[in-house]
Amino acid sequence: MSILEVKGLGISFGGLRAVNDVSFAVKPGEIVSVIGPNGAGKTTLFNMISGVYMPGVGQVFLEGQDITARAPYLLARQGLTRTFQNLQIFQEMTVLENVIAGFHLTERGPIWADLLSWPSARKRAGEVRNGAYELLTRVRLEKAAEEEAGNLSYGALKRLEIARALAMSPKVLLLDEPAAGCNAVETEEIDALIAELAASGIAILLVEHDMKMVMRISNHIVVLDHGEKIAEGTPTEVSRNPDVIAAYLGSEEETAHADG
Ligand SMILES: Nc1ncnc2c1ncn2[C@@H]1O[C@H](COP(=O)(O)OP(=O)(O)OP(=O)(O)O)[C@@H](O)[C@H]1O
Repeated sequence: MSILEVKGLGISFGGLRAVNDVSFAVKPGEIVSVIGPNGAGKTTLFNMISGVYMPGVGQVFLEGQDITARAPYLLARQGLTRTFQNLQIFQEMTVLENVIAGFHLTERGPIWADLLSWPSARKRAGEVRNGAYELLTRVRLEKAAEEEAGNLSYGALKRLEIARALAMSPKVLLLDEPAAGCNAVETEEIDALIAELAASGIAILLVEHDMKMVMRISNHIVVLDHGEKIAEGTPTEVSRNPDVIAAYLGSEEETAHADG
């Protein structure tokens, strides 16, 4: 049974159809990647699923419930969380405080309870702190808990971003280029982390340019080109698909023409 279902999603900007009639599904514990040449519509698709853009047509279902165009904070409460290509870390806060901030994004308690330092609010603050430590252990950053986030290496920052998303207890996690800018060792650490998250039952939807990583960790791949889904299947099926090969070769030619 799928946890996330995307049905016939599409959007246009002016006259340009950035995404057209894209459908696919993700099951709990599955890693599904969206790939395609530059400008294929991957980020736009992510933005529609995560409530950043309102789709022109189509629907998104989470556990069978229509969540199309719902605000990102509401989606987070329902179990769909995303990370962004550009890091959303507070550089001057500690690593631990960054994760604590992630917990507060879904908090519903009255703010005056915190301000008055009620025993219930103090108890909750302790629980949040412990939960944040647990998540830092999960992404192997517990030793850096009290460091300023700005001092972390790029790969560690990417893992911190994932820990922050985990604070919202997602059932579906959308990762936008989690390995962008990382070296080979950092990419492998992120690989391993994503695999662990999926093994714990979280459904992972990934946009990533690092093809080796995508081929290594994906159960299923959706290929976009010029806004259309041109193929989907296992890494082996997709890498042998003539339409996919042609799309990537075509995009290299387009780049070559544009360059020279
Ligand atoms: N807000 C916007 N306004 C107008 N056009 C947009 C907007 N966002 C994206 N586009 C256009 O929609 C198309 C798809 O862009 P998108 O960024 O989704 O592609 P992508 O596959 O994520 O590309 P990349 O791999 O380069 O990140 C492109 O032609 C892009 O110029």
